[in-house]
Amino acid sequence: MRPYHQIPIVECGELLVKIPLELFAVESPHPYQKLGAPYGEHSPYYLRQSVVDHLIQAQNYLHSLVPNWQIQIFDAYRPVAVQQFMVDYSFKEVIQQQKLTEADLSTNQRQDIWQTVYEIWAVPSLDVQTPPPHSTGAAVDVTLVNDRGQIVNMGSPIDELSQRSHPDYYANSSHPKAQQYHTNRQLLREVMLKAGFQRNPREWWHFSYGDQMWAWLSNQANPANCFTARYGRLA
Ligand SMILES: C[C@@H](N)C(=O)N[C@H](C)C(=O)O
Ligand SMILES: [Zn+2]
Repeated sequence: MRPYHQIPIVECGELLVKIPLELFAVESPHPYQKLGAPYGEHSPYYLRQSVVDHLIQAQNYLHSLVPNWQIQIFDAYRPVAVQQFMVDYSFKEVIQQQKLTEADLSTNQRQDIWQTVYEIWAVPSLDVQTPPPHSTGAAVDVTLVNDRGQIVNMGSPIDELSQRSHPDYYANSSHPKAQQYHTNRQLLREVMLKAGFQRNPREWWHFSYGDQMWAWLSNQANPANCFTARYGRLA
């Protein structure tokens, strides 16, 4: 359980709709589809209607600050089966990186690896009260592309299992490159928050609108708020 799981979900029933990809830059091929993630009849390029509207607002705001830059979509809707596939995939990746063998892992080693995985991945819960954020169609993983069509350097790749994923990792560095990474992350945050999203405190790329994490972060930011989540699990 994460603290945001205490937020009640009052499902509003809004449709999951296709993201107008022609308006955005898009990571291609899709990072999880290329690994063989089981999307079935679903597509990662869907979000709830209002979430798409707010993403377009974020991109319009970006254009007003830096003309011809674009929001790049890395991932959006993620069925729970895909969430399960990706946490299992990440678990195996950590084992490989540490040159371990799964069959030889002690209970403690196993626990430590799962803890590392769940630092950035949500549990693939099927409980309707604790849905993984992306399974609600309200969460999106994004970065920026500049006016030369280059992906903006945020100082670490999306989905890296390390401290560098923390949004403020570079905040206090005096190194010019690190300061630039922080400025880039702040620009992404600024346009997304201006459009009503909240950012995951553990990941510079993960934003949501209307899910439990969004409501919890909104309430934390202003104790006068008492938001509930509008979006629950879809599949
Ligand atoms: C790991 C990253 N792609 C992500 O989406 N993390 C959040 C917390 C999630 O799994 O919902
Ligand atoms: Zn995410």
